[in-house]
Amino acid sequence: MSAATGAGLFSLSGKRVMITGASRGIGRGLALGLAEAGADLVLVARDVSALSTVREECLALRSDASVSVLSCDIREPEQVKETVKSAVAEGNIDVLVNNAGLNIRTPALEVTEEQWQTVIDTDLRGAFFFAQQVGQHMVDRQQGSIINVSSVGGHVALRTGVAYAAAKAGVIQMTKVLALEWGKSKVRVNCIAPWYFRTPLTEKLLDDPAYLGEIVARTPLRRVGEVSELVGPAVFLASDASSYVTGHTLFVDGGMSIYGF
Ligand SMILES: NC(=O)C1=CN([C@@H]2O[C@H](COP(=O)(O)OP(=O)(O)OC[C@H]3O[C@@H](n4cnc5c(N)ncnc54)[C@H](OP(=O)(O)O)[C@@H]3O)[C@@H](O)[C@H]2O)C=CC1
Ligand SMILES: C[C@H](O)[C@@H]1OC(=O)[C@H](O)[C@@H]1O
Repeated sequence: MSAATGAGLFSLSGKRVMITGASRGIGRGLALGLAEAGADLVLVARDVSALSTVREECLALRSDASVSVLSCDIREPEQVKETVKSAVAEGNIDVLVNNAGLNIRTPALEVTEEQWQTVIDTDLRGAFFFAQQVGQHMVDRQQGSIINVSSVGGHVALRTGVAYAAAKAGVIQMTKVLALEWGKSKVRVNCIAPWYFRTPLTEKLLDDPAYLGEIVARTPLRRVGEVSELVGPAVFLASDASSYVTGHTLFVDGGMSIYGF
């Protein structure tokens, strides 16, 4: 493979990117940013109406983009299979941004079976089976890049839930094992681990001045992230700029995960 050079390294022109959890928040922000970076998109979530709005926003940014939307509950393996099958029927998938997720913030002594199952089924089981279905397509093609979305909560202890922590730690380790198994097929698997970004998932927490103050005090860059600041890391991991990077977890966290004391 001849090495790309300069700006071409980061171009996503000609690449088709599937993004789960694209109906709002980080997934929406990545859809807009990757559209601007030249990618064609397949947007996946349960809320098709919201996905259609994001599709229109992407087309407003780049009128020649190909943007399709697919409804899928990633907790349902059969829906995942059908969704990936539909996407592949329309064209190859070069990149998967495995982003869909949620949190139920409960103290460990109060976590219910249902809460645990919901978080694990979405953030870990759903993420894995989506990666498995797209990974089979990429292994068959002998090319592809998967970007899983974990959290700093998968690496250090946060007060935002043990189920979430377990799931997101699992995503980091899953990233390494998939990278190990699929590397010989030229499929790269990496992970982005964000600290706090203002989205529908976190806005209630971040609207509490005292809580926000605690977050900022634990963050060397002294602020929460803007969703647009996740686009560069995603473009890097999606593009040829990271052609020799796999199994890596990129902390996009304002330095929070290195903050000792
Ligand atoms: N915001 C933050 O500070 C941080 C977020 N993260 C992670 O980033 C990812 C995105 O978070 P964020 O954008 O903030 O969250 P949002 O709640 O804003 O968006 C979550 C997205 O995931 C989708 N989703 C949730 N459950 C399912 C499901 N069962 N099937 C399909 N799609 C689903 C939602 O779509 P729909 O409801 O339409 O299905 C939505 O598009 C998550 O994995 C989260 O853990 C990690 C660290 C920090
Ligand atoms: C940084 C964490 O992942 C953050 O904690 C929460 O409660 C939200 O769910 C975010 O994911």
